[in-house]
Amino acid sequence: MRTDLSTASISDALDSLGIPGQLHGIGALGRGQRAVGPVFTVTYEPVGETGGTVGDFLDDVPAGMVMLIDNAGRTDCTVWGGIMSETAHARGIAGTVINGTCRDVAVATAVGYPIWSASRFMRTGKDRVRVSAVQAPVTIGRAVIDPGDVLVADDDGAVVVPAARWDEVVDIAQHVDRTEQAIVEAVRGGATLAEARAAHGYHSLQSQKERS
Ligand SMILES: O=C([O-])CC(=O)C(=O)O
Ligand SMILES: [Mg+2]
Repeated sequence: MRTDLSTASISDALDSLGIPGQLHGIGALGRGQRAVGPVFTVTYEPVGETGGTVGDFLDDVPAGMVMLIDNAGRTDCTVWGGIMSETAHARGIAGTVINGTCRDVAVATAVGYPIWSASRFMRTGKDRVRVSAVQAPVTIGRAVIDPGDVLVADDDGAVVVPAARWDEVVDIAQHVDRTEQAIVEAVRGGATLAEARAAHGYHSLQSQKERS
């Protein structure tokens, strides 16, 4: 499951296959972060007057998985904080991707726990949200994510690859990588950008293709 492929190359591979796996609006907390692994999904919903909390599921998440938390893009209260970052880091969880908000950023930074989120804000989700589903499918934008799909996240954001398409996507993403490297080398060797791109088919790398 490990890969050094960038989210950019994987995104181009997904585009070429017509799979919408890019998680728009979710950005990296810090520079140089990276996470790869099968997703463990958690969905939140608003609560009324009382009740609700965040994070009680964390003891059940296996090491090596990436948390994918959907709070419907809500930015006025958290679904993740520093105690959770400390705990997830100690448990060997690979990272957390949040369609929503986190707090205690300094703690995540100090322990080196990677987080991607829609925003940062200090108001807690305790008494404001509750978990409505664990390990159920999640929809973020056009991406439909099943538990166990593969999430890759880096400086450019997060993409999810359907588990059954992983090998195919990796093959194409590696081709994208090799092609882009060849273009860079051609330019370093004196070619114009237009020449290098034309020679290596740059403009259609991400285009949907007929495949047999
Ligand atoms: O209320 C929250 O967002 C949770 C929190 O601060 C923590 O885990 O430290
Ligand atoms: Mg806290």
